[in-house]
Amino acid sequence: MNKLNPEQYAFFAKIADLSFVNPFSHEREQADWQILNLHPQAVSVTERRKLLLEKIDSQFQALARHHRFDTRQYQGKTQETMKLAWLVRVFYGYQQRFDDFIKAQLRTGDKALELPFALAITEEFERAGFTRQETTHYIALLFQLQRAFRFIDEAVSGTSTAIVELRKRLWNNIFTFNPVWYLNYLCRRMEDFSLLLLGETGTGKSLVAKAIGCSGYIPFDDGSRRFVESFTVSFKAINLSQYSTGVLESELFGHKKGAFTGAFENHPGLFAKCSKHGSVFIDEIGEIDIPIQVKLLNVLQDRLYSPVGSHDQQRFEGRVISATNRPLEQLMESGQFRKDFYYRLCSDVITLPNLRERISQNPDELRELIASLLHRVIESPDEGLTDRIEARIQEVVPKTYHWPGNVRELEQCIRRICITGSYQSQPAVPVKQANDAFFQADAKGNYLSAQQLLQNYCRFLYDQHHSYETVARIAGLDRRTVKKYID
Ligand SMILES: Nc1ncnc2c1ncn2[C@@H]1O[C@H](COP(=O)(O)OP(=O)(O)OP(=O)(O)O)[C@@H](O)[C@H]1O
Repeated sequence: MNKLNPEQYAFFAKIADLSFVNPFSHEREQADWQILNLHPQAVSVTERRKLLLEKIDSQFQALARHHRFDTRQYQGKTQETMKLAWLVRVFYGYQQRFDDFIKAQLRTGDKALELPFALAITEEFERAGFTRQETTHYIALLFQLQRAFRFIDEAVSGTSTAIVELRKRLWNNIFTFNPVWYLNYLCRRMEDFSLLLLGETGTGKSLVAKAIGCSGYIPFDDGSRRFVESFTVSFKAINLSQYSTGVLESELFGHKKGAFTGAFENHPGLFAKCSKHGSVFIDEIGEIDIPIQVKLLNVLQDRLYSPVGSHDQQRFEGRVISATNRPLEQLMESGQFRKDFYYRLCSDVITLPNLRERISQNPDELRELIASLLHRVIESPDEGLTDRIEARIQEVVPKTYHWPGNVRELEQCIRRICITGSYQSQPAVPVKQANDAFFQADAKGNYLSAQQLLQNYCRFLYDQHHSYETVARIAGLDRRTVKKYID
């Protein structure tokens, strides 16, 4: 058996510890700097990773000078440490290739691609004494780590305290606060850990749900050298407010041929389409009626459901992510939302910060968001355009503006400025005053059209009841129409 001298052990223990630290945390940066003995911010993130890999490699090479490095030469705690250190080394060595593979899979879509470096990475683990089983498990884990890193980073940009905290929370939601537990026990059992996303409209809940849903653990099959499914099919989303109650049931649970007039074929619902490695995202969960809440509760509780018109019970083994911009506590108090259902939805609850909070914490956040949103509006905007748009927003939007539509509104604001050069921010009118005036003529004395009146009425009702469903019922309108008027 080989022994490490205390200095060597201390070095490898630090490297092994890197696998425990959240990559979006400040502690992670500090750990890197400490290992590299560098002054903070002396080098870029990419450069830092390159230097780390070089340092780790040189230490492993020093160990292997007399014989090949093999974790089986160590025992007990030292072996555990060396295994984790090797895992970190392989991750850094293959991070770019995993990232390229993610991009290739995104381009290809739903058919799982062959991992082009499967043999090479398998060899890395096997020559270090990992079993076949450990090797496939770690390949799946490394792929998951890189997906989570990329997707969280893309979905949540910004440097305000609230956003930095959010990225850390999302990482912990995927890998838990203790990655060793995750690695050893939980990675294949995350289906019972539901996630509820809260936050005002337009704060990015759907984006975040997708980032989490595409970052689940997907086993690797070494025979075919593929992951058992493409992560692009692991995320299935539904927006509940888009459907009337009858259609919604079918969309969620599916229906049997002949279940109702027009059911010409068996129809697989959302739960049937989602594999055990995937996640179902139920958006606007605060909008659903009690009978559907009860059916969903059964799925979460017993994992069983029946398609409409069928007595067959089917099993759902994926994870449930849900989101709402409505005050669920109020809905529970008023009996519109079941408490037992709520407690099944919220193994973890994450609240997304609103734009006002983000800008007040960090005034540069607005500029960073403009730059990132401009990439969506115009593929490759230059710095100058970002400057001009930012300057125009500062001119036409009051500094203390409340941004009620959050990032979605900012995106529209940017488009509006690109087209018209200006943006009319929404006045923060007290609800009562707005309601009193909802049917009055505008300042120029123009009376409202019937459609404008209806829109104002819907908004008025929504301010009182906070529910599209209730507004639809009171106004005698379809829920989709109501949503169109309010949003
Ligand atoms: N942090 C962000 N960075 C870039 N774009 C964002 C961010 N947050 C939201 N957006 C954009 O704002 C729009 C709304 O986002 P999303 O649908 O995820 O919000 P939401 O919180 O789910 O809203 P709602 O409660 O109304 O459903 C989308 O176009 C999205 O791309």
